[in-house]
Amino acid sequence: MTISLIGLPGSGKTTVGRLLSRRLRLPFLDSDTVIEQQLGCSIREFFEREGEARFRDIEADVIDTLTQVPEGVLSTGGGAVLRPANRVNLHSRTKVVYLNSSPDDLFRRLRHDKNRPLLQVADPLGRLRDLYSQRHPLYKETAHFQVDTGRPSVASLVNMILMQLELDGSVGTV
Ligand SMILES: Nc1ncnc2c1ncn2[C@@H]1O[C@H](COP(=O)(O)OP(=O)(O)OP(=O)(O)O)[C@@H](O)[C@H]1O
Ligand SMILES: O=C(O)C1=C[C@@H](O)[C@@H](O)[C@H](O)C1
Ligand SMILES: [Mg+2]
Repeated sequence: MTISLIGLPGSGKTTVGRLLSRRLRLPFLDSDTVIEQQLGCSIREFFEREGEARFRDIEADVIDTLTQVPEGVLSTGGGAVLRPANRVNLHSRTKVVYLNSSPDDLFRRLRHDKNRPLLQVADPLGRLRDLYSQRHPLYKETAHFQVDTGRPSVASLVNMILMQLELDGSVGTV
């Protein structure tokens, strides 16, 4: 069984996913990293040069491939739920966990970050609020369960996710 993590930029998909993969002794897959390897440049550069639609086409191919890996932990890009085909592939082929973070928490975490192209705007907090209202329903629709990332540390979040996965039989006792 592959476990996928979805959520807004900065919700912790990469950080939580890496630790979860270690705990489960499963390979760690990060769709943004795979895309950057394929492109040979950063996602930010590609976005600037070719635009978002071209990026989403490549992302859809990568999600299609990675959701067919039989066992792993897959961290997705924040916008992976935008395409209906990605939502179907993620939900039907993997166990999907939504890392639900409030725009204010994310703003605090990402204020100084220059690598998230969607947040390089005059009002990043407003942008995060818009992204949240647009995407929260899509994340909920795609996920099998959600965890709220407000206060817990990364290690506690991983324990909470492991408990859920054990309860529903997706993984054995870790
Ligand atoms: N639960 C948490 N508590 C505090 N800080 C966290 C938590 N989860 C992640 N972080 C920090 O927030 C930042 C963003 O995390 P991360 O890169 O894992 O997010 P992401 O969801 O993969 O983002 P993206 O969609 O842009 O790839 C990192 O600096 C990370 O250390
Ligand atoms: O939220 C988004 O739309 C994105 C998030 C990142 O993970 C990258 O996949 C890319 O920067 C787009
Ligand atoms: Mg990430």
